Amino acid sequence: MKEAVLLLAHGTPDVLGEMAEYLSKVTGGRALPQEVVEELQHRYGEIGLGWELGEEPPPLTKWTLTQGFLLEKALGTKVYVGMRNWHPYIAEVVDEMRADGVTRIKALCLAPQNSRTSVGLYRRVLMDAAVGMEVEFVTGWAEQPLLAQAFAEKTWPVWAQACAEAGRRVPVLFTAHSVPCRTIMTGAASIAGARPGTPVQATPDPYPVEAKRTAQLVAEKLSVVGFTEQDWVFAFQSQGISGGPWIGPTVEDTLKALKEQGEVGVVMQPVGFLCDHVEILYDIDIAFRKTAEDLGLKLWRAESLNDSATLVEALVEVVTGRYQADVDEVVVA
Ligand SMILES: C=CC1=C(C)c2cc3[nH]c(cc4nc(cc5[nH]c(cc1n2)c(C)c5CCC(=O)O)C(CCC(=O)O)=C4C)c(C)c3C=C
Ligand SMILES: [Fe+2]
Ligand SMILES: [Fe+2]
Repeated sequence: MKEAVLLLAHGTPDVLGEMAEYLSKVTGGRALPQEVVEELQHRYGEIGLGWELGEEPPPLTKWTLTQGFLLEKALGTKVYVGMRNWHPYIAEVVDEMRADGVTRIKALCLAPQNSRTSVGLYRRVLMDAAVGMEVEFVTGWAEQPLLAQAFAEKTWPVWAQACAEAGRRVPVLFTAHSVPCRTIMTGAASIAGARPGTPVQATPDPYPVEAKRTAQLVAEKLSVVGFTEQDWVFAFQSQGISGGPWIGPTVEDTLKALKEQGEVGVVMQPVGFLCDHVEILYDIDIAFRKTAEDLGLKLWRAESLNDSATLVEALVEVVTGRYQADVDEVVVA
C-alpha cells in the first residue's frame, strides 16, 4: 500500500475569458445569465494583480499551491493538490497519483467547515475519480486548535491597531461564506451541483454551526489579550449572485446594526477562508469597505492566513491524525 495526502480546493480561472466555463463548473453545469458572468468578470478584474497579464497566478491558485508546498515540506512526503472547479482538476491529480503508485488517499479540503455545498461536492468529485483506490476523507476540522490560533494571530495585530486608531474598543466581525437556505434545511434535496435524484437529506447541514464554532474558538484564543464575548459578532458573507434566499445575518445588515449601536469602526476576520481570493479582495476590501464608509464606519480587515506557519502546523496535525478531525471511514471508491 502506498498512501499520499491530497488537498482539495476550489480553484479559480487564470484569465477573465475563462469565467463562463469556470462558473459552469461551480454550478454543476447550470448556465448563469450573461450579466452574472460579466459582473464576476468585473469583480475579478478589480482584484487583477497582474494575473491577467500572465505575470503571476491568481491569488487563490497561488496560495492554494503554496499551502500544498509548505505542507509537503513539513511532512517530508509528496502532497498533491486538486481543484474542483479549475486546473489542476481533482480527476487529473488522482490520475497522477495512480500513475505514481498511490493506492490510498488521505483527502483534506482547504475548507475547514463541513458543508454539502463545498466539502460534500469535493467528496463526490474525488470518489468518482478515485475508483478502486482507498480513500480516507476528512469531512471537517473547524475546531482544530491551531486553526483558531492561526486566525487569532492575524486578528490580534489589526484589532490592536483599530482600537488604537479609534481610541476605543472596536468590534470584530467574524464571517464565513453564506449558503442557500435550502442546503441547511432538513429535508432539502436540492443542493448546488447535486446529481439529479440526490436523496432527501435527513439532517441539517453542519456548516452554520461549525462556522460559528471556529469564530468562538478564535475569540477564546484572543482572551489572552483581553478580548471578551462583547467584542465580537458573526455574519455570513457573499450571498450568492443568483437564485433563492441565502442564510444570514448578512454583513450589510450587521454593519448597519453596529452603526446604530454607536460603533465607529469594525475589524473583519473571515474565518471560513484560508487565503486571499475574490470574496476577500473584492467583497470585503472593496464592496464592504464602501458599505461601511457610506455608513460612517471605518473597516479594517485581518490579513488572510495564506502562508501562515501556524495554519501549516494545523494541517500537519489533521493529516497525521494527531488531531482527531471528523473523518469518513476508509472506503474503496
Ligand atoms: C460553504 C459554502 C461555500 C464556500 C465555502 C464557498 C467558497 C467559495 N466560493 C467561491 C466562488 C464562487 N462560488 C459561487 C457559488 C456558490 N458558492 C457556494 C457555496 C460556497 N462557496 C454555493 C452554494 C454557490 C451557488 C452555486 C450554484 O449552483 O448556484 C460562485 C458563482 C457565483 C455566485 O453565485 O456567487 C463563485 C464564483 C470561491 C472562490 C470560494 C472560496 C475559495
Ligand atoms: Fe462559492
Ligand atoms: Fe461566493
